Amino acid sequence: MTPPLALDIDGTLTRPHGDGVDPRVFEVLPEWDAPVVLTTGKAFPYPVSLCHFLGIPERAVAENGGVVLVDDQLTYTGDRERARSAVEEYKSRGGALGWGAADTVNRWRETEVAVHVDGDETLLREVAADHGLEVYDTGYAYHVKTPGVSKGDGLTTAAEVLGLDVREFVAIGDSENDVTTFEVVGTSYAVSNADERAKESADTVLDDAHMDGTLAALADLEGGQAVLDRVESTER
Ligand SMILES: O=C(O)COP(=O)(O)O
Ligand SMILES: [Mg+2]
Repeated sequence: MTPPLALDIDGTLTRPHGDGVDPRVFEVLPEWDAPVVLTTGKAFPYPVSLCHFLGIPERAVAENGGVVLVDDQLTYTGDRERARSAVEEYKSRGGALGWGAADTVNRWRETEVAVHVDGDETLLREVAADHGLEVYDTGYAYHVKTPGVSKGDGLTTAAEVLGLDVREFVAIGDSENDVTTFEVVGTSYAVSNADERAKESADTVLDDAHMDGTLAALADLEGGQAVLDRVESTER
């Protein structure tokens, strides 16, 4: 049986240098013969939009597990107000969010706050700790979030809604926010560009980076090579 997938976005489905989704995502994911859940630190609308434009069911664990949407069932966890007040203090002490006036990174974020990687990490961590919050460093942003909220718990909720055992999932990811996903699934892969925490907790560290690594992992899975062959033959 082709396994269901839990796929991180940034660093895993993207092109190198953080410049957008790899176009092969649009060929392969709509053809996958099992549920695909996007498990991301990005704000809720981003994975929903990606599902929408991929033409696949809207299945997302967003905001590091703060929001889960699967087959029209929506679950929220996390204390957004606490994250907001921590970030207000961070700003009042000279820290910057770093996203510009429109701040599309946080504008629709519902359960946590993200700060640009150029932000003052030391100050942010200090303020977050004072507010009883934790900080994830994904390599793409610092996420100020409620302790205990995790992609792994979010995926467990998603699996329950789908009527699946979370251990049936295969996860692919690249950073510390994927560790909890790797802990709950049956099989996990870190792409070669992954950080040390992700690499340590993955069952397999791939030789290839970004989408090249992800495709290599998919080719390894039952039914995966068949999907990749099918996509390639349609292209010809
Ligand atoms: O939003 C981020 O910082 C990273 O997003 P990701 O979890 O999809 O890699
Ligand atoms: Mg990532």
